[in-house]
Amino acid sequence: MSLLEVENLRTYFYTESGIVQAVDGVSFEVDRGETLGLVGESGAGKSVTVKSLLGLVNSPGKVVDGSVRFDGRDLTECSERELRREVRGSEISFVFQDPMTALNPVFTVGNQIAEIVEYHTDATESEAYDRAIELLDDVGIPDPEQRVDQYPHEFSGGMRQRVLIAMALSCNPKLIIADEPTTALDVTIQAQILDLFDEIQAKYDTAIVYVTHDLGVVREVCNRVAVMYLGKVVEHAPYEELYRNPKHPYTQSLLRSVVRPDERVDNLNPIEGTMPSAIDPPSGCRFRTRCPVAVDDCARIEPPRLDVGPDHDSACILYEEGYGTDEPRLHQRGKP
Ligand SMILES: Nc1ncnc2c1ncn2[C@@H]1O[C@H](COP(=O)(O)OP(=O)(O)OP(=O)(O)O)[C@@H](O)[C@H]1O
Ligand code: NI
Repeated sequence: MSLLEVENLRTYFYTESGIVQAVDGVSFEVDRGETLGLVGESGAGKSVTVKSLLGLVNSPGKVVDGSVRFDGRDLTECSERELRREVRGSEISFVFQDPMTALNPVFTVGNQIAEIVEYHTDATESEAYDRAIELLDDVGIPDPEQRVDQYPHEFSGGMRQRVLIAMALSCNPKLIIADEPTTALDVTIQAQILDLFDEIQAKYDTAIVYVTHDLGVVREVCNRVAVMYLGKVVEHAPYEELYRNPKHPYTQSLLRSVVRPDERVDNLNPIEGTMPSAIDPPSGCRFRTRCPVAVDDCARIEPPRLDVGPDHDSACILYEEGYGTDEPRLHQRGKP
């Protein structure tokens, strides 16, 4: 049994302009100690998906369907109090994009880490303080004995993100959910934080769900990847397999838009068009309006996630028998 099993998750926002189908039937699994990348363009539903796991979606949003089994327990059945007391921050913790909003400017970082430790464990105040120093050391902050008594504004952006990671690790979580944790950082610092995630994984054997719009980042940290488009998972595979053998036309486009060191910038192929609204998404396959290989049936049939390789599935009907091809690759552009 996997550590986390998300099945058919649906989260909608009931707005004045209509029902936003932000997450619409998403399923994935995360094993103990592995890193799953959740990838897709802005608006794909990545953040809403991870917030839904822990009851963090606020009105007008609502989880309307699906189950979230974590370590044998269905989190969608838990009360807010149970989630706060027994799950969030202890069993599962979050690292967000912007450390400044997650840190309280008027308390020292040591105080903030110790507070979490005290809330979730029976550590005394001085034990929690010592644990804070240890954690700052673990995430690569130099002079932790001095730094522990400093305030968030005394840290650089990269160091603040390390503090957040220390907070996330404070109760030895089984799962860390990281939502674009390096997006606000410059490239060098970003690489250091990605290395840190690798080290954490090796040392603590924590599972990670890593949300990003950047497949290059995924390559650094993820074992497996689920690619999202407009509220759905369109492809899922181990990273190496996805990278070498992408099957869904959307994934193929995404991979072509990744900047590679060996590629000149004018050779990049950004995906044409913009993602349609999640209020009135296209019928059938949601990617068909931008898909270079779409056929008439794509408007009629909602593609199921079809097995296309070992631990690899893709939601594209062109892999269904009878469509005459099992390779709907982009070079077919222009062919009938
Ligand atoms: N509070 C809200 N009210 C209405 N719609 C919302 C709300 N929050 C999110 N949405 C909608 O849900 C959809 C998914 O948003 P989400 O933030 O999950 O995207 P994302 O994949 O995380 O994108 P990004 O890469 O920009 O963070 C979008 O269409 C968004 O507009
Ligand atoms: Ni997001």
